[in-house]
Amino acid sequence: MHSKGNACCCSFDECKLTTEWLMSRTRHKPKIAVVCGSGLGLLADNISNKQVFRYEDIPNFPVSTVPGHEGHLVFGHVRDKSCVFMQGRFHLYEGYSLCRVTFPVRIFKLMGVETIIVTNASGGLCQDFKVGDIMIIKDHINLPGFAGQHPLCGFGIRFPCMSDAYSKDLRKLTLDISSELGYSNFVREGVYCMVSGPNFETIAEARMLHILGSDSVGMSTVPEVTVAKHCGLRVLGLSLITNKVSLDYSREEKVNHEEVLHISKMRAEMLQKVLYTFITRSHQEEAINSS
Ligand SMILES: O=P(O)(O)O[C@@H]1C[C@H](O)[C@@H](CO)O1
Ligand code: HPA
Repeated sequence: MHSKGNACCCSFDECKLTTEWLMSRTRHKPKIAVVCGSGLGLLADNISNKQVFRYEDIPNFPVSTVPGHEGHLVFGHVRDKSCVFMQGRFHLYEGYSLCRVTFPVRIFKLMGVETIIVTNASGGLCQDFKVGDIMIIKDHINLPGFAGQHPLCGFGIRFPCMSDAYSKDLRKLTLDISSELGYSNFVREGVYCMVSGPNFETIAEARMLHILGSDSVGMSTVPEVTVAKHCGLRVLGLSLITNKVSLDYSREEKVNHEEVLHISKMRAEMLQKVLYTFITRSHQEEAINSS
């Protein structure tokens, strides 16, 4: 019997058990892991030699409870690159502790993954952003972390540097690829701010986040990136702007999760092109190995 509760599951023994369970059932040896954000499970659709595990079958793995998060761990190839995709991530607002939210990242590290690509859907705060833009995350604001909800509390080496969590070389490669694909007009760089959710922001909160320097706001990503950086993984963060966050009391539009999923699904093909080209090229580029 393996616990599916919210008990801390990040002892080394538990991480090892889950890793060994998976590795004894697959021949894939992924070097790249992709976390799919809301409605972005489609990113895994065109990989070859697929092998799919349902989260509920994997010992110690949490289960997905949010629409648009399928709850599948998918191994496969993009061209000749072995990858693992999380079709569905875990969020603090689902009631999971941050140690549970970030558990898969520790499993990826133990499997031998070297690079993690974390995707999400977010609301645009930067006034230049349009719905459907892709924001390459250059930095983040860990708002729950400021209030003591931090995935590294109680784990490993303290005081890690976070000023370079998002690899400069990987960001540059993504910008270059976007330009080659003719996507420069809607690929941007910016700062992502995590809130815990589950409610969307009030207008006063959105104004505050904007003043603080956030270009977009979402309810995920930061815990996974923080643990990935702490484990020594290279990180790329891609945020799809699914809605414009209202900073103005006269605006009537109201954001909802269905709209977020709709835009994610509409833009998933474009994001997939960027992602697959990135995966094909990464590990070939010398610069990346040194970042
Ligand atoms: O998993 P992500 O961060 O993509 O999900 C976003 C944030 C909320 O979970 C949800 C709101 O629609 O989408
Ligand atoms: O506007 C938003 N706020 C928070 N999270 C989100 N995820 C998608 N859009 C949003």
